[in-house]
Amino acid sequence: MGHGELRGVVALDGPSGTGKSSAARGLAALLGARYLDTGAMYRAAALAVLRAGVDPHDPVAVTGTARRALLVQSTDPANSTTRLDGVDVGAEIRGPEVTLAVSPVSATAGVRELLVAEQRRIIAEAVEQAGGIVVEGRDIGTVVAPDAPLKVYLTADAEARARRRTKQDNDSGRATTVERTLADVTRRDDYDSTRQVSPLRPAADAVELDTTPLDLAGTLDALLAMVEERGLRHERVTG
Ligand SMILES: Nc1ncnc2c1ncn2[C@@H]1O[C@H](COP(=O)(O)OP(=O)(O)O)[C@@H](O)[C@H]1O
Ligand SMILES: Nc1ccn([C@@H]2O[C@H](COP(=O)(O)OP(=O)(O)O)[C@@H](O)[C@H]2O)c(=O)n1
Repeated sequence: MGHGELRGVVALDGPSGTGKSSAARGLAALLGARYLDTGAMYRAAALAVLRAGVDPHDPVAVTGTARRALLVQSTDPANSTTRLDGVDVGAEIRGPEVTLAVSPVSATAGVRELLVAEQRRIIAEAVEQAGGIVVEGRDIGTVVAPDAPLKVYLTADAEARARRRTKQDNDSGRATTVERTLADVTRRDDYDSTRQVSPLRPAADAVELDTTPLDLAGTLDALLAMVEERGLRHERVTG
């Protein structure tokens, strides 16, 4: 038995390493929906800034660079790609240089204005074409899609998040340690939560889900139950 199809938008927000990307991608695949990784878009903008040799803390130069960059984020959960100026940058945007530059770049109001507009366009197109989309990031429930019928705010202990991210990095050939990752995760949490524009925080009507004791399957089960509860799952029409 399948899980039926998603209708509408599911917003998944939360700090780094809580399982947003894995859970959003998995949920979209199970429900025949599209998937949008907004973090990848901010990372690609940060890569454009680094390539242009611009200071990530210079809002005018950063906004100008983001405006000139050609950013294309795909919404296929089985193959979510990020293209910058026509080239796939999926691996490069996960590297340590981009991870360091992405906080100030994503705190730039001009960049957020640009990317939020593009994210809303992608979401509207996906809903029209596929019926539903799972969108993950930091401000989806609060800013990008405040009308989403289901908003979930994922949390997990910082230690658990650092352990997960370290394993993920090491498995992808980026050698690191839990200590170093914990420092990075904590630094970005602070930066993302205290910035002026769209700080990381749960929407008033978001459901909080602590993934510390869960594995990916457990997180997906909890999310599927919420989708079901809200009546967002529709049987596939066949024939
Ligand atoms: N309960 C869980 N839910 C989702 N992912 C988990 C869970 N436990 C461990 N993971 C793993 O944690 C890692 C980081 O998850 P990711 O989806 O990249 O997080 P985020 O997008 O929030 O930074 C992945 O390798 C994922 O498989
Ligand atoms: N909707 C979003 C998504 C990401 N971001 C920023 O982009 C950075 C990278 O996002 P990400 O989702 O790839 O980060 P991880 O949680 O995967 O490490 C975050 O630390 C935020 O600074 C944001 O500001 N708003």
